Amino acid sequence: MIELDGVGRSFTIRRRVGRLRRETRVVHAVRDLSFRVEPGEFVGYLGPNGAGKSTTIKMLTGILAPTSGRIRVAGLDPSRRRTALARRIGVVFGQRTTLWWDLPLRSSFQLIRHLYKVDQKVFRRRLDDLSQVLELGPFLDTPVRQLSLGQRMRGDIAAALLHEPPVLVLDEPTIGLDVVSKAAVRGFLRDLNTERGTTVLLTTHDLGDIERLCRRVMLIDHGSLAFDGTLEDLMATAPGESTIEDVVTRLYTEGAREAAQ
Ligand SMILES: Nc1ncnc2c1ncn2[C@@H]1O[C@H](COP(=O)(O)OP(=O)(O)OP(=O)(O)O)[C@@H](O)[C@H]1O
Repeated sequence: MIELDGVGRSFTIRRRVGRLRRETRVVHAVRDLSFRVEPGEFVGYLGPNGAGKSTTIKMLTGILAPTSGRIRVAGLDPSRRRTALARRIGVVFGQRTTLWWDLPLRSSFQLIRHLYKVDQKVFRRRLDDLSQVLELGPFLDTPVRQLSLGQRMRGDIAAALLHEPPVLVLDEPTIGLDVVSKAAVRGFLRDLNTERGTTVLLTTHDLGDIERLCRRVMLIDHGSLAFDGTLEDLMATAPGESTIEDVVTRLYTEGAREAAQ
């Protein structure tokens, strides 16, 4: 469902040094990244700040093109077939909304229905289902800017799923949510994966998300894959450490030490 083969992405940064000189620096955000995510998997994508997670997600959704390697998502090359891919993928960015700020949530959904050309009857049925499980009813007619973070996040998740994509990519979907909202979002995502078989790739700094949802964990560090395995395999990388926080802290610290050598 998601395939990356030797993918790299670099950025060239030019800055003025003094009055006459310009300095050019190349940042390798992602290097030689290869992995496959099979249909129906729920995969956590972890990594320290600046590791390359958002860059990967931007490439998977076609926002950025890779500078090397090959990507396929639902059979398509994301950067070349962005419009076709949009019909097969749902994307949620926890730190920003894809909804229309001044419109009621319901109107945002109507606009998305038009964009994805979802039949009116099908749309009504899906919106009813999503409203019920995500409990959107009480604020469907509220402008997005008046929603709380938890309400807005549930709205964003519904918006990403109105066209029933087989793949869902989530970038920090539980950031800033209270324990009750977090539990609601996690429960919804778990059911979506087990009942509908939606393939999910989840980026998060919240290790509770990983523990509760992900059967498989990939860890990226300095742009390269540093670990790929089950949660149990991850815990076994640091015998003696009792919590996932301890294990991940150790992996991040070792990665930083190796990079500095
Ligand atoms: N547009 C850009 N121009 C230059 N450098 C960039 C750009 N986007 C990302 N980078 C650099 O690429 C590296 C990876 O960044 P990225 O945003 O993918 O990390 P991340 O793992 O998502 O981090 P975080 O957890 O902090 O969100 C960083 O060194 C970052 O500064």
